Amino acid sequence: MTTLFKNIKELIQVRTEPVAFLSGKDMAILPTIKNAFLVVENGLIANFGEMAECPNNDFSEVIDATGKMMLPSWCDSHTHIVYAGNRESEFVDRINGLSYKEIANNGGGILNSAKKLQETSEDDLYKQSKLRLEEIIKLGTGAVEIKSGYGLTEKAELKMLRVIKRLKKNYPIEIKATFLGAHAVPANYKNNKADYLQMLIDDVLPKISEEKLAEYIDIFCETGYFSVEDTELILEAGKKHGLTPKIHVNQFTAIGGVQAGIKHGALSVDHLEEMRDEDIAALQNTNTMPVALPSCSYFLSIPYTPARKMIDAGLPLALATDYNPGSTPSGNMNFVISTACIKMKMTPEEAINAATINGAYAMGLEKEVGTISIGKQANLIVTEPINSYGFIPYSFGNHQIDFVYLKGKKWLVS
Ligand SMILES: N=CN[C@@H](CCC(=O)O)C(=O)O
Ligand SMILES: [Zn+2]
Repeated sequence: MTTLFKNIKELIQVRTEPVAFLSGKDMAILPTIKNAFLVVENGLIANFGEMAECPNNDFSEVIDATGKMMLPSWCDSHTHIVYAGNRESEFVDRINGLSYKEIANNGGGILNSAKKLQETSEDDLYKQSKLRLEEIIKLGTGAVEIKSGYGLTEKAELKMLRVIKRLKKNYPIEIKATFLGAHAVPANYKNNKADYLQMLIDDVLPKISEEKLAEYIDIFCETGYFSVEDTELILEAGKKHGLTPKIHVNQFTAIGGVQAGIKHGALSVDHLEEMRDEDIAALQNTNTMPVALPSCSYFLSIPYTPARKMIDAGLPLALATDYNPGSTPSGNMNFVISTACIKMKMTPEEAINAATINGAYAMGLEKEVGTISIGKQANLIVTEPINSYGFIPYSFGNHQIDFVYLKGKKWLVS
């Protein structure tokens, strides 16, 4: 099966040399080809270039993209889309003056979602979660990381991870799974956090590794949740089972979690709304990707990750949604890049690099997706007719996607 896309107004994020991720000033460079063609063969990108060089083969399918732009699908490296029910009532509580922390301290927040999930069957959880997966595919996401962390018991954490495994099997989108058992301390371990962590290490981790249910290990390193010491313990234990660290850190307070993540070889450190100079310095010249989640800042009215300061200090940055029922009930990467430009002063080039190749790196998929390069998966966005790629973040909240392709196949938008 070969598909030719011809007359593409602009083909965005074309890379002929392999790139793992982009940092600092390089983030401002977004290579494109105007009036381009692209060939897809058996689900992979096989060729691309200027229309003047367009091959004349017998293609199984020819798509005329006149007026439209094409780019690699968004790479969303941080989500919690496997969850049960919603938390609209907490949203109203916050409008009426309660803070996110006050709600959590009153038994709401993550514990509220955990209660709902524990009471939901695996089949029902799958049905609810697949709708969110289909929703983000329509919004242009072609690779996604999904976390557990709303189970908080052995049974419910494994249930979440098995649902992720089922989604992986049934959908053409790339999915990576993360074990986030240390998301909050469940009520029955309220005064016994150490025992809860030990239960995760002794009982849950071996089963995850046996059933190959996750690639990454995560923890919410935050005042009132898990300490730097807890973080080190969990990351070490995860590593023993072959899981790579990716952590929630510096969301409300900076307590040294960034440094702990780097020390344990974290692939990414995520949230980073509160960044001290020493946290930025610690990330320089490491292989750890900082990940910003602007929709979370928007929804909770908390500070935005200081992207300008970080990129100007030479750091890379990835953008992700954090789609979850509490702090970010939205999986729209288009809104994420708009918000990164509008609120974090990232340029469209920086935001698109952060949402494609840097996001791919943050989930270990930089060789498979994230750029228009020969041999990579043909996970593609075809835009509506637009004037420039800057229109995507500019036109915030509007839908600029005509079609998406996953592994070279058009995703039918129902
Ligand atoms: N901060 C920790 N975890 C999630 C939100 C959890 C929730 O409120 O349900 C996040 O990444 O924002
Ligand atoms: Zn999160």
